[in-house]
Amino acid sequence: MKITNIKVIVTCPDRNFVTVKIETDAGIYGIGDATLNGRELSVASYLKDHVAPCLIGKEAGRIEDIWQYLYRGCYWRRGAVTMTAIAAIDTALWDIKAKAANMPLYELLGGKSRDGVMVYGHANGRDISETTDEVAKYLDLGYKAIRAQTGIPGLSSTYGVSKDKMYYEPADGDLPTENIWSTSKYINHIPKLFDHLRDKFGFDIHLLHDAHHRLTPQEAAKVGKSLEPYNLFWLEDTVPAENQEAFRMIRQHTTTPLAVGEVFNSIWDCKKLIEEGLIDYIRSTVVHAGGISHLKKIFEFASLHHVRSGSHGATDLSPVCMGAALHLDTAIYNFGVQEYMRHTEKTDAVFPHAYTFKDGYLYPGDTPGHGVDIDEKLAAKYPYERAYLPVNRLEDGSMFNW
Ligand SMILES: O=C(O)C(=O)C[C@H](O)[C@H](O)CO
Ligand SMILES: [Mg+2]
Repeated sequence: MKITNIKVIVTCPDRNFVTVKIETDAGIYGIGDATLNGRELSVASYLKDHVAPCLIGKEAGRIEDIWQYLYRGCYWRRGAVTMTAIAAIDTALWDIKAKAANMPLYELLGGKSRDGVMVYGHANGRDISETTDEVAKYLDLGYKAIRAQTGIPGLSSTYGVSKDKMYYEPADGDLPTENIWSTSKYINHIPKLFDHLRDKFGFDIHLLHDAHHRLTPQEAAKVGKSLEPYNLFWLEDTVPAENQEAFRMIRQHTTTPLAVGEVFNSIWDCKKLIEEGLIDYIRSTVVHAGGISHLKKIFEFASLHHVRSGSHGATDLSPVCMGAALHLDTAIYNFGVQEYMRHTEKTDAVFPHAYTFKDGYLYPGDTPGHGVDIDEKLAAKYPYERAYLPVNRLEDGSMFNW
């Protein structure tokens, strides 16, 4: 089965998505997500101008060989743009292989290790009381795991708090909006949120929190310690993780479980974190970490070191990524949790999918392939709209991590 055509589809049904569609001479096609929030067109060009011409006429079933051809063959290894482009091709090729075998993708990945995939939703509010109401809404929907974020007194905006509740979209301007951050205000306030939530809802639900790369190792250790009484499922992205060593200091000071990895794009970003047991959950996902082939290697490596998966699943990861991730989540041994931020109705209409939500779990469905498609006619109605993630400054005006 030969590759005959590769389409790169850019569409904006409420937010931008880049999708690859690989067609074959057998009439079977596969699709892959190639969305890199705020930098979408660079991946679209990488795929259209540099990847597609090399793959026409190649054997669609040679997934590992094509992966290595794109990774080693370009000479310039890794990086978010390259690895997102490779991920999209890899996902589409797995979709084709599973459709050709007439099997849901999880069967090709080793079969089911579990019946359903536990997901967590995002409860966010301007203050503790609004966040508490949002947690209650997620509980009513059946969620077993909920991420809680709240506004910080004295800061006009904070990561993770938005006016859209179910469909939180951080890429909010056609130029980057500017946020202001104060670590000391955050550190004082955040234990109060979890104290209140445990008081109100007890300890039978899983609570998670994302610090979004804003702390130093010492501050992260302090936050981890201050949250220990509230038994979090995880504390995410405490420090920027270019320096994997930094996690050792956090680890030595707190038993709060640590999660990281949504901006990682290869196993080399997390090798030390995993093999030295410095984290509990690795959060990389299909679209940004080289596709099914590479993410499976990361998760299998993690399984040797008692590290579990917790894939990123914000709205900027398209339903195609979500579908593919659910098949991998279903098949791997060391699954932890899957993030699930719902897409809008418009997005769901452009990407018809087989996955379903019930009582806090997502199910990938049994459709051959990864079970997600794209309605190209509908997609064409929503042209690209430039949108950036915000930037962040300290109160004195210095640039900081968003
Ligand atoms: O979902 C999360 O945990 C995030 O941190 C969301 C990211 O800010 C978002 O995906 C950036 O595009
Ligand atoms: Mg995060």
